[in-house]
Amino acid sequence: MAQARVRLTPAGRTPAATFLSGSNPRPAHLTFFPKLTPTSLSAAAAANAPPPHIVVVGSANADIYVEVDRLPLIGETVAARAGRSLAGGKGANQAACGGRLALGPTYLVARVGDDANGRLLEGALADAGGVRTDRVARAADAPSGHAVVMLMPDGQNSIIIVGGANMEGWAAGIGSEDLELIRKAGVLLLQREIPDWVNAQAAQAAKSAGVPVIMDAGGMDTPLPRELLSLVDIFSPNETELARLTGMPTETFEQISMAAGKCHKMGVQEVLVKLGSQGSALFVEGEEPIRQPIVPATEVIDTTGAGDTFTSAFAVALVEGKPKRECMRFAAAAASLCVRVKGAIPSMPDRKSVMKLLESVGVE
Ligand SMILES: Nc1ncnc2c1ncn2[C@@H]1O[C@H](COP(=O)(O)OP(=O)(O)OP(=O)(O)O)[C@@H](O)[C@H]1O
Ligand SMILES: [K+]
Repeated sequence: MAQARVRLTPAGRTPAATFLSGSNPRPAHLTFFPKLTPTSLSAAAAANAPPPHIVVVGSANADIYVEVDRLPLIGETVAARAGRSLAGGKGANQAACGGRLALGPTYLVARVGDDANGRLLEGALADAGGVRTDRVARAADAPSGHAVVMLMPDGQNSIIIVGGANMEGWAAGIGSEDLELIRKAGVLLLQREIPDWVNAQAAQAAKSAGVPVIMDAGGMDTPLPRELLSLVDIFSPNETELARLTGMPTETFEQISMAAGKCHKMGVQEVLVKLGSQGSALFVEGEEPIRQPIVPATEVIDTTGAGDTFTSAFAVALVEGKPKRECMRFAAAAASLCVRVKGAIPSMPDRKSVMKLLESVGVE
């Protein structure tokens, strides 16, 4: 599950507790593809074909937010000032974002329970638009993953997580139809809110078919098995996750570079580090790092979901064959729009808004 975390800023330590919890109409000029100079009919047809689909294998979680003045003591009952349930989980978030931004379909392969939270999740994903939810299966014997998030007036939160179907719903693993879907995908997106062995099964299928694998490091903070990491093409932690996984400090850019170098040695060639308001950086083994500053937001309302938006938007651009630098710009613009709106899935932008923002800041 997503973890509350403390993030470093150049100004010093700033606690930043975060929790995670149809079609894309687009004018022709907003497409990513270069103008065609048709050399052959088949080349033109190939270039005009929509990019291949995206597959997200991961979690879907019902996040139950309660606003309380303070936490209850043992044996005590306190009344909440407000409460609501929202769809979340890093898998669902990233699929929702892909659904809004991608030209082709985005599939979510996930497990929910046969319960009210499962129906909440299915409904929210359908409402998000563009996500193929027919691969979200109901687990018979486990509740939907859910979390109780207790929000205090000072902005602090305490969280209790029930892994439920996200952890226990995979029984025999990913089914053969879903594995085939992964093998035919343009990119596979993973996170760490389902068992490592399920992620490994998905990554293995992708690898066997030459499908790039992007893994967001968010979720469980257990050590990442090397066998799994070696199946990943692009590993994407934030600086806190990078520090935890490498056991190295990540307070300065130099330290982050060194820690990314350790990931290279651990078997992953590309490390895409998310640095909050400091932007992001891509470390490709043997190459100069690419740094991407943020696209400044007019007003920062809520950064929840920014990391998922960034990773997913990066994958969307990658599947369209964009160079890495442009993938990072696209991702930064999408994440900039995300931080302007409250919540995770509701804050994820559509393609048109991202392209408009990129145009307005002078980047095609
Ligand atoms: N204040 C901000 N203004 C504009 N863009 C931002 C801001 N904060 C974050 N972003 C963008 O969002 C991206 C991802 O944010 P961040 O590094 O916080 O991810 P994360 O730690 O994985 O997030 P999450 O809180 O979702 O777990 C950044 O690389 C940046 O492009
Ligand atoms: K948000």
